[in-house]
Amino acid sequence: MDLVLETRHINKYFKNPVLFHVLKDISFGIKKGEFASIMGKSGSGKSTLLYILSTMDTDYEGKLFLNGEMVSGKPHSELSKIRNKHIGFVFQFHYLLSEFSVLENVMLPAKKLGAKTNGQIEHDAMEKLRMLNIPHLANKRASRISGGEKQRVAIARALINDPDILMGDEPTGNLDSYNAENVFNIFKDLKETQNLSLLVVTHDEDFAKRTDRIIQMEDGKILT
Ligand SMILES: Nc1ncnc2c1ncn2[C@@H]1O[C@H](COP(=O)(O)OP(=O)(O)OP(=O)(O)O)[C@@H](O)[C@H]1O
Repeated sequence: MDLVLETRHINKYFKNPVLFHVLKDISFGIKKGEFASIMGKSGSGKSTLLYILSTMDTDYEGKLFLNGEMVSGKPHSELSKIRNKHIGFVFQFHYLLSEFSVLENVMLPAKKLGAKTNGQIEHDAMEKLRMLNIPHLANKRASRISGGEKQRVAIARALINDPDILMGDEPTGNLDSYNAENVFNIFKDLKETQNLSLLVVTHDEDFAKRTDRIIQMEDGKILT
């Protein structure tokens, strides 16, 4: 089976103020081209899990694999490169640099990766903006566009290094229903046309029901 992401027996504890077992023996995999959602009540551990899966949190027990390669235990400097190249991340808040143009925002992760010339990066960034139907925003300041447009720019930025998996922490949480539907359709399109894997934490049942699989979390455990 072609797993883009896999966890084996992940356990996590918070030690403040008392020992708290927040993630309990989490084992699952995400296949290439799979669009999965994570649902669960507030406090069930969704964000904590996503932080580990995206390699931002390394303080846990168990193993994490990306494209079959074990990434748990690697040093932070290496993880930062792996993350930038293989994982795209979209948050509830867009985190765009407001004084920069839309194009500059999308180009940033590729500049950080340093694998291409500026000209190539600009070309790729324009391609992502076209894919998301917003090429006309390229030279606008990020502070001067609407909330729905900002989220589409954030998705373009998450895709600039052609990641293997796109993760989202409530990426439609701040959007009205029209823009939330837009983002869902973009994700579905990425799965269908690019065979991209997607893993999205959401509170929106309507959104989750239309993904390939719902990973239900309760009290730090996976139910399904
Ligand atoms: N740094 C921390 N120290 C101690 N406990 C924490 C810490 N961060 C989170 N927690 C606790 O861990 C549990 C899981 O939190 P988490 O944010 O992962 O939940 P969630 O399912 O994402 O919730 P929500 O849907 O509200 O975002 C909660 O009980 C939370 O209070």
